[in-house]
Amino acid sequence: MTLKLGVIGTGAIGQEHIRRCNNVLQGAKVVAVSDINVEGARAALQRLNIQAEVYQDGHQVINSPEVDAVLVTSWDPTHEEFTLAAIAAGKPVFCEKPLALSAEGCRRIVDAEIAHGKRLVQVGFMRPYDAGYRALKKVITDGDIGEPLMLHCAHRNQSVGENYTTDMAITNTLIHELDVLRWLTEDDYKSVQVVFPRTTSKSHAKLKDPQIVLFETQKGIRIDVEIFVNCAYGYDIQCEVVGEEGIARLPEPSAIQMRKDARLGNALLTDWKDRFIDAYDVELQAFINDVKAGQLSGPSAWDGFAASVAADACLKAQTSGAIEPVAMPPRPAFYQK
Ligand SMILES: NC(=O)C1=CN([C@@H]2O[C@H](COP(=O)(O)OP(=O)(O)OC[C@H]3O[C@@H](n4cnc5c(N)ncnc54)[C@H](O)[C@@H]3O)[C@@H](O)[C@H]2O)C=CC1
Ligand SMILES: O=C1[C@@H](O)[C@H](O)[C@@H](O)[C@H](O)[C@H]1O
Repeated sequence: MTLKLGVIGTGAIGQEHIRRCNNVLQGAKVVAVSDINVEGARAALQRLNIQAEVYQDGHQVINSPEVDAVLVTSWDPTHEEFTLAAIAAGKPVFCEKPLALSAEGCRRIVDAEIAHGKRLVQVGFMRPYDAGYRALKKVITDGDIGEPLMLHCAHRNQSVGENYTTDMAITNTLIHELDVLRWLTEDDYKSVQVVFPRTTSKSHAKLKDPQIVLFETQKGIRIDVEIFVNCAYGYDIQCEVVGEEGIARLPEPSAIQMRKDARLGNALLTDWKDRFIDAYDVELQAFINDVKAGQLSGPSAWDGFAASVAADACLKAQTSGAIEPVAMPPRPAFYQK
């Protein structure tokens, strides 16, 4: 049986996910899409050479009898509404990160899913599916470097647009580290502080960039994450784990080593599409397989909530400049691993 998918939002990642679901992955096809820019949606399907119903309203996708499961790839502020609507319709939903813009919004989704009685939500946290992060986690769980003491991370984008604001560095970008570092360390955050170095001249008036976020975890691990979204040189994700007996680093993406014109070097990636292309494939194949098996196993609405609890504390720390506590509620039995 082919799983019939509806996709809400046919922009950059929406088109990537439509392409992979139809042309790369097994067992699913896109039968309906929506976008507030309907003409843009039609043009996107034409470019992808894919036939599907086109709607302006995401709720028409969710409620279409032709749609078995939903992918939410529209802008961040729309995720809560569409995910809640998919739950109300009893349809499995893959919601790109962030699940919602606040912990309160994520909690509404958690409560709705628990009331439904069965997991329906997978959040688009793809880094735990990335081969490099999985290799890094194995080093930690195998005890190869001893207990982790410190993590030094960087989340660097080449550039962002005028609509990208200082708070989005937390809710839209750091949200990946807030999820994957919990998974990597099997720990939760205790407190957070945000400091602002000198702002790059490549930023715009509504964005203080870069930022450095400093965490302490419940086990006492100290984590620093540099968020630099106008780094200019490329798309660069770094994660170094300093243990009691050694250091392990996220591997660099494989690239040809060039010797030319008296220079030696490697090309750097410039886009998330390429850096995590395999992880996106794996996470969405897992979603398709799990929906068909009737049991979701990927990043849950609780994972989305937990990341958002930490994000809320980061937003407070952005304005206070103080060390802010992260009050993580206990995981409900419904979401026990
Ligand atoms: N997991 C990852 O690494 C990535 C996740 N994302 C997430 O995916 C989402 C989309 O990001 P991009 O594709 O980069 O943005 P984009 O701006 O390229 O595309 C978003 C699309 O959503 C549409 N849209 C906005 N409101 C809508 C609504 N109410 N109904 C239907 N469509 C609507 C817009 O018209 C646009 O076509 C964001 O939430 C972002 O956080 C984006 C890039 C990478
Ligand atoms: O999720 C993503 C984008 O939405 C976000 O804007 C980027 O900063 C991240 O690197 C990318 O993975």
